[in-house]
Amino acid sequence: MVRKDPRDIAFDVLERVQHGAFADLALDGALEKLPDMDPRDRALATELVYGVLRYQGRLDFVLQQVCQKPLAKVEAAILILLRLGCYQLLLLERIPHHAAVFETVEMARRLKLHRATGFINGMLRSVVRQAGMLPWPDRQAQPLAYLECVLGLPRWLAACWLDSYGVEEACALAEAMLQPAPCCVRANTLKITRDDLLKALAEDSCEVRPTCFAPEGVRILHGNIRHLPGHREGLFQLQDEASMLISHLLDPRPGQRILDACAAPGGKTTHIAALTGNRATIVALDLHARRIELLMRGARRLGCLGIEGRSWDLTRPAPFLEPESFDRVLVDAPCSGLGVLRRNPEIRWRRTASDIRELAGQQAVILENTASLLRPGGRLIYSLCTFTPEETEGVVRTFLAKHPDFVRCDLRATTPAEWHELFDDAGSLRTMPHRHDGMDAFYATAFEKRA
Ligand SMILES: C[S@@+](CC[C@H](N)C(=O)[O-])C[C@H]1O[C@@H](n2cnc3c(N)ncnc32)[C@H](O)[C@@H]1O
Repeated sequence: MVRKDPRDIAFDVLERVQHGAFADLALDGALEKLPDMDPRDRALATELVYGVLRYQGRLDFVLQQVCQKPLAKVEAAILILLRLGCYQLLLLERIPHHAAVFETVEMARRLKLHRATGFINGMLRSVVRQAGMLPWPDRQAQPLAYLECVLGLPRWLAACWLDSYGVEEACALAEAMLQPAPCCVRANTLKITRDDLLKALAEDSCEVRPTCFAPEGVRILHGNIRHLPGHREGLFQLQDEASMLISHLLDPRPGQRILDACAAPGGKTTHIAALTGNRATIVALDLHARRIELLMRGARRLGCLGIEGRSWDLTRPAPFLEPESFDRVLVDAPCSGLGVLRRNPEIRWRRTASDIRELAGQQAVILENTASLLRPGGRLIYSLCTFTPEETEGVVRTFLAKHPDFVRCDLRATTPAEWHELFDDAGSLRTMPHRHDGMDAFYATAFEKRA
């Protein structure tokens, strides 16, 4: 078998990401084709892809210091090679500098970029020489430049975070977003208790612990996530702890009729089914028919019953659903995804300020089209894996201004006291990775329709 160099895999994936692919899907696709690959090579390819995308802002700052021309003028493939080399030099202690430079130049040869080998060699050697004397911006005096060049945020996002949180909090959040996300699973209580799942995983030599807030959550501290025992049998669902909290906030009860408006791939739909002991009727809608298929497959694996999946674009009203016929509505809306930057690091280079305004408009329409489906006295949860003011409070304000028939509820009134640190002054959930045991940054607020 020919050994595929992990750096080549990382290069291919990063090139695909540059053309619009999602990093996680592109990497999974590339690694799936190489089932016999050494786990250490697999880990290096993964680290290089995620590392380069997370630290791109810092790497480009360093490369610009040693480049005679603007980086924007460097050919795209060569810039990817430089970022890969620079990442190994600055952030991977286990790779000797000479090996990082040599391997990057060899890769350029394999890619038939012979004309660029001298340039790449010279640039990377300059990085090694100048690494200790680079003009890093000062955190207090130049916080915007610090967030951009050290913590790797695009400038517009750095400015938004500074504005919302101030220097210390913005830097803590940006630092947290540079770390790998923790791996969590939700015990499927239709089939197993959390304690028994913890035992089963520990017996399979995984290092695990219960999550701090979600009662069904298990944090995998060490173990082969791809081959956890019990997946096929539906004993658990891969899901971040913050996402697990949302279905609890909905407070679903057996016998209720529940709408999950933006449901795929179904982490929360299947959780709602489990929380009601499979005794609720759940209508799961999503724009994409293929994602609904994925949801229904997951529901079968987990043994969830009572779920009716259907594809529908909720920027239009859903005429097949009777008005005021649901006891609970969950709107887990499509959003900018800035709360899951650790899992999808390319998002920070894709999103723009105008996307945020556009998404907020779409969220307001989806909320509008689902609100009429809630019965008087029922509860609606609006949740997002982001925290921009436009998509959170902005959408909520617009909605309440149009709907005197709805009131916002303080979620602290219906949740355990140990969770209260997760809520803001309005009683909305706001989890943050640097504050709340590494959870993804989620937002959720609750409305009740007046009886
Ligand atoms: C944040 S994800 C939902 C995650 C899901 N609730 C879960 O826990 O697994 C948002 C979903 O909204 C769907 N979506 C996007 N635009 C939509 C629209 N106009 N109508 C309905 N669903 C939409 C996307 O396909 C995506 O699956």
